[in-house]
Amino acid sequence: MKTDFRDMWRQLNHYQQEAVLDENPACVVNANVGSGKTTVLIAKVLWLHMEKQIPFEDMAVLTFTNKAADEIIARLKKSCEGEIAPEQVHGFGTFHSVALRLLKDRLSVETAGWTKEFTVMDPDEETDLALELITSRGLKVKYKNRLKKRLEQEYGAYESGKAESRYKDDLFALYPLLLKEKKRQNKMAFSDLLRVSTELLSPGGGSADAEAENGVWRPAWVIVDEVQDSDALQMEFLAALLGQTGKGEEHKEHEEHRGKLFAVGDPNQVIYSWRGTGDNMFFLLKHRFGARELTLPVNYRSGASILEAANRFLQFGTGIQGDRENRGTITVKNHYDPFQEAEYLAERIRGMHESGTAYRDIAVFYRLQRQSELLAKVFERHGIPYELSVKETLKDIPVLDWLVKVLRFSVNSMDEQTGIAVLADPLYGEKCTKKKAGQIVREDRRETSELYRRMKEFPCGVFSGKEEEFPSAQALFDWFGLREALHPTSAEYRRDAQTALAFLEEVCAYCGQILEEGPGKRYMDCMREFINSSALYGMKIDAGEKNAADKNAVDGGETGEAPDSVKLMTLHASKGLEFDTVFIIGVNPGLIPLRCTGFEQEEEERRLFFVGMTRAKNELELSWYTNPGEPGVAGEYSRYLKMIPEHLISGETGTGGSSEKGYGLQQMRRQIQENRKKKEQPEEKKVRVRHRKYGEGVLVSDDGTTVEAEFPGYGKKQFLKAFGEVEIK
Ligand SMILES: Nc1ncnc2c1ncn2[C@@H]1O[C@H](COP(=O)(O)OP(=O)(O)OP(=O)(O)O)[C@@H](O)[C@H]1O
Repeated sequence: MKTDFRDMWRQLNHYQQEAVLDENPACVVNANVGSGKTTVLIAKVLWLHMEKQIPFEDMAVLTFTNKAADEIIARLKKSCEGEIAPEQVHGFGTFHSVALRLLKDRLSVETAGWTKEFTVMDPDEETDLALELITSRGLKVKYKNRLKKRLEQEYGAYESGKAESRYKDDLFALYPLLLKEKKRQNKMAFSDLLRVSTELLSPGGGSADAEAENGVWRPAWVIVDEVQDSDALQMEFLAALLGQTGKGEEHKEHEEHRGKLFAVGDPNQVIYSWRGTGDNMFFLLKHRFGARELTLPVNYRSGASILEAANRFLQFGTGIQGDRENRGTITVKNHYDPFQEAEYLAERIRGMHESGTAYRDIAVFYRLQRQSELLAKVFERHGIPYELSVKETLKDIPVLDWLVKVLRFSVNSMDEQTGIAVLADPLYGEKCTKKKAGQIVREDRRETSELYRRMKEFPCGVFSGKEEEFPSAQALFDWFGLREALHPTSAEYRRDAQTALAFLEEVCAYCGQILEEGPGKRYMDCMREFINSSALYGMKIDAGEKNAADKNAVDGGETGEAPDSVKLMTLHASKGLEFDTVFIIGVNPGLIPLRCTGFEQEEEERRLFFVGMTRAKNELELSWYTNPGEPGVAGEYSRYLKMIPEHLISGETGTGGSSEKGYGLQQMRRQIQENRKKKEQPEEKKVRVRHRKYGEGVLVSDDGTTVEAEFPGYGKKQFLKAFGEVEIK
């Protein structure tokens, strides 16, 4: 059943309605956390579409993550009659994905020096290419270990015509060489996607004729989510989409521009400044586009206690107003170490579930991805269904890293750098020296390398006959001679071959879907699209993402709800989400906050904690360890816990049991002392053991025949002593 837009409209408060109805040439909504930014953004798109008859095709809706764009499209599909075809939402996506689509389908990328067949480079690949150029051209560039950052940071100065780089070296000579090389190899780095599309979209960037010829796309509305996270390049892209010329010029001189800008964001949630965002984005945007500023002050998500605590971490604005009657609870807990904490969480979550809370309403946040490993093991052992948000890239799996390069070179044989990397890989394929690989690729020596010939001639020879029918995964596997290339005598062969085949099946399924959605596309275009999008977003690799206990998770099925599992994620990944109950673990100095090198970084850590806290609707539980077991992490509570007024921290959490007490500062101090004592006593007596699979553990008993030991994440295990599986230290 479709959601009636009028119902949605009635639920909006007057601040939200004003934002939806605003038709100024530019408007930025500087909104509080949880005040309905996403709700307003979706209502705005629907209002424009339904009330103002602006087709989706005439809107650019730019988000910070692909997931956010997918969610917006899913919400529109629920609200609109009829199907929404992919071409209709061509302009919906992340800045980079929309730029890529424009370059592929709507802009004459040839005028900038690339062909339509260009591929997207992996972020590290550009640095490797730059390093190769430095060596081959004998350039003197300082701080090569920071080259990636230097290339990003100093580009602005180079482009503005500054004569010398910051360290007075050859960095500025490197930029044009690098650009030339990328054009020669027909590939673009992420930043090129934005830069080149900005250039081609700008009325001043291409000739008026070219613009007319190519029908440059000028959306009637440019709508931006999480605008606080944009950087300078993204701002230029916005200006170009809006048809504004000349950097730094003010809107008044260019009133002829067609597009209107509507952006929502929250400066208190800037958590990516290391990527080039500044917390002054609102001011910059407002000035640049002459934007009207609106606010959304009311938070609808969290209970009053949680908001009052969150207000202590607010850096901009006068405070968050709440709307909920329920105050919510904040609990602070101390655990001896991460293992005990994981055991506690598993039991606690099981208890909550038994009392009627769905697993999907619970989330556990941590500062560093590696903290999830222990949690995952313990949850698995306890049969708690969980979903781990990991941003694994294909690069993390050597055989896929190599195979993607094989495909990348096959769809863009101008990409010498990748061709050489395939042939000179130390694990797979020909394993030639770099020098020999360079000769084969540069001199097109097909007779010397069968793999090179197959990549170069791809896709000719793969098709069984009908051009429109895609080859199977097995046909691709055979065409590239992967049986030999993956080295059947290697210990990893079986696993590698299975992984490669499963990956090729994904490729075939993706290409098949693109063809179905857009008949008329060629096989190579589909494959290139797959390669480019996997470079841009990484690929979701299933292995290890869902646990065996997921069999307990009830699939959302027809309701479209996510499967019923607890979400485990970093604080960064929690942005934009909300849960009934949130656990933030490891609130110890050195983790939350991480060790900071400066004031700005400290401010950002604080904002990150703020983002985490404000995901909770009803219950927020913060915990810290006496014995974190990590170098650089102090066994004491973080100053962030001290910033929360004691009266907001609740006592009994209601689930009973002596360990369920909430903690005021006094109690915390007492608990530290008790935990320290605990640590001092049994630790001295502990006999450490080691097992090949379970790692380090503690001896529980040894009767001469059987050994019992306890391993973090696995619990107690018994072994026959005669087998010598356990090493007693
Ligand atoms: N007018 C309203 N009345 C009642 N609930 C609302 C209203 N507007 C938004 N909400 C609810 O408030 C919660 C937060 O909304 P939303 O996620 O849109 O906020 P946000 O500003 O995007 O959050 P964040 O700052 O975390 O990104 C959601 O559960 C949403 O359904």
